[in-house]
Amino acid sequence: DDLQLDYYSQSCPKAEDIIKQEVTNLYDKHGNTAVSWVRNLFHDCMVKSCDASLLLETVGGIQSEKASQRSFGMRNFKYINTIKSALEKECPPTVSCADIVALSAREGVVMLGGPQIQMKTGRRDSKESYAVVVEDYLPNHNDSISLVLSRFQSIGIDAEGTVAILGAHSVGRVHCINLVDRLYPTVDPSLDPEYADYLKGRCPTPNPDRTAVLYARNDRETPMILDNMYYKNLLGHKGLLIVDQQLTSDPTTSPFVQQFAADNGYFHDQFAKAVLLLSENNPLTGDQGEIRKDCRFVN
Ligand code: HEM
Ligand SMILES: [Ca+2]
Ligand SMILES: [Ca+2]
Repeated sequence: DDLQLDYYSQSCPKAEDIIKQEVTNLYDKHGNTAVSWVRNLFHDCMVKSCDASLLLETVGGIQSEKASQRSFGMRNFKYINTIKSALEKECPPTVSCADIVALSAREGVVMLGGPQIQMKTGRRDSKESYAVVVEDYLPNHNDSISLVLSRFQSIGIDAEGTVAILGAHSVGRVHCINLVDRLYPTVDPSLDPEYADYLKGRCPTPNPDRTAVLYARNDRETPMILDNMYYKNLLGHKGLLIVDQQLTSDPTTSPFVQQFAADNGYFHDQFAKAVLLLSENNPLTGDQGEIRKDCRFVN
């Protein structure tokens, strides 16, 4: 059993339209939901499988991935329920939460001015959350380039794809807690000094309260557009995270940074390819897993 295009064409023909409509409505009310759908795809699919393991709550022996360190800053989970409810109204319980994660990311990318992605469907939902192993799959903000490349390689994304998919950091925000090590006690020499001053203004103390909402936008120029400004920023030494800025200093990745910075269309093509690979990582199909009635809980 494999994923297929328009898997719900018989069982719930309006499913994809409903998801698109709900993502659009949510974007109109809370624009940053689109950003969240993109990050959700990474945090779900990278951890074992695109199986909505990310969405389970801590309850009855389950320890939620959402509560892990790596999920810091993730938001808008409650609006997944809005999308799921609309689908349950039309055809209960048919459309998996894993496919909601995938298709909401696809539509989120479009809302943010990114490329169209031909995503397949037919994923089923896990009965487990993998909180204890999240860190074995998801890199940290200050991990080395070789570790980052090997994590993506393990799901079939090559160096060019890795540089492309990190272009997701062309939208959204980073909390000060993930930045202060590059600002205090001394400024990371790979940061543009004026930009570092701006970031220090956003993050005025070396020890930000983890619960405070101090943050900087990933991309100051076009914070809500999934474009190649990210790469232009990297070339200008305005990468926010260490994993971002490293892409320009490593000889395997820096040629791709140059190419994407020069050609937004080419970036979009490679971004679409890499996101598609991510969305197809090790899905549950056939009689594996289940179709959750509520994305937060196993049935
Ligand atoms: C080496 C890999 C990656 C690392 C270490 C990483 C790390 C991070 C960190 C630390 C943040 C900021 C969290 C916060 O402080 O609120 C962030 C934000 C974000 N990441 Fe990544 N990320 C990686 C790859 C990806 C990929 C592949 C995608 C999607 C395809 C992605 C999408 C996002 C988005 C959209 C945001 C903004 C979230 C928001 O504004 O709510 N990231 N990432
Ligand atoms: Ca998963
Ligand atoms: Ca941007």
